Amino acid sequence: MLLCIDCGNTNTVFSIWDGERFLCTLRTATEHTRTADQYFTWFSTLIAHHRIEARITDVIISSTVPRVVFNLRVFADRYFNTRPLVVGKPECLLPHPARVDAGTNVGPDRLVNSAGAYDRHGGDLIVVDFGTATTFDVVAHDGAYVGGVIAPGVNLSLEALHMAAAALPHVDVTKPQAVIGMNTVACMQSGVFWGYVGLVREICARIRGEYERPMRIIGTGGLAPLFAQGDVLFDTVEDDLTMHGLTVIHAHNKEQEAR
Ligand SMILES: Nc1ncnc2c1ncn2[C@@H]1O[C@H](COP(=O)(O)OP(=O)(O)OP(=O)(O)O)[C@@H](O)[C@H]1O
Ligand SMILES: CC(C)(CO)[C@@H](O)C(=O)NCCC(=O)O
Ligand SMILES: [K+]
Repeated sequence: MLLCIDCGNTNTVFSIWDGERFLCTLRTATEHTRTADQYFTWFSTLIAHHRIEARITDVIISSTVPRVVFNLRVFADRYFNTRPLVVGKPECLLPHPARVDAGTNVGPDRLVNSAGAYDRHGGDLIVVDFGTATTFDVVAHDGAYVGGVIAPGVNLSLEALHMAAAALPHVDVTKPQAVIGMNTVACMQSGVFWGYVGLVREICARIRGEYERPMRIIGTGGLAPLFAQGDVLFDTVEDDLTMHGLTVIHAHNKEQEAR
């Protein structure tokens, strides 16, 4: 079984792939001080709670936070006796290498999303991921990541308003009843919700304007279903795109190894 680890700037997600389906998905806050032993305590407790018989033979990691990779490597080695594949490292092959400016370190989550989306939908895609940042990944006709857009994340924008303005409270993003808010919270929610609907629509329209072929738009990340309620922004919403991409990259590396 393959343990897929997607480590974002806010959350780290573990998911076990048995070759056909994901047996479970576990989420914890990303903290670079967490040790291999702490990961295992947390992981084994939840696996036991869900009564999952996990026989992990392989581990693949995508991490947007370089500092956490060391302890995750130790975790894989110590508890599963395996050397993990780490997306973005030279020894981890991508099915379709990125075409970007020389020296650019594309976020591994964006490479993984691109691989997952291409596997499911073929090329000519825009993948919109609502994580810590809101990212747009352009996947070319042949499956390569060829660039994109990075905008501030939705929760980050709300948090920035709260931090910078003394009278603005902490609020959660939601779809407001009306655009004209009649209290502070409703005003903030409207600004962020409709602001991001507009941001996504405008950026996708401009990407389509610069790109020479018709494109489909895939939404992913925790807030994609919420924003899909605001307008017709996406052709598809997929909550497991990053995890799926990790299984695709792992399978590709196994195939290459076997050659
Ligand atoms: N209505 C909502 N308001 C606030 N957060 C929400 C809402 N719905 C889902 N979420 C949050 O979305 C998050 C899942 O998002 P996702 O895993 O895509 O990115 P992230 O963990 O925020 O960022 P990163 O992957 O960069 O660490 C969860 O933390 C979940 O609590
Ligand atoms: C943009 C984020 C933070 C989104 O998780 C991540 O993909 C990242 O750190 N990227 C590095 C820069 C780049 O992707 O070009
Ligand atoms: K993510």
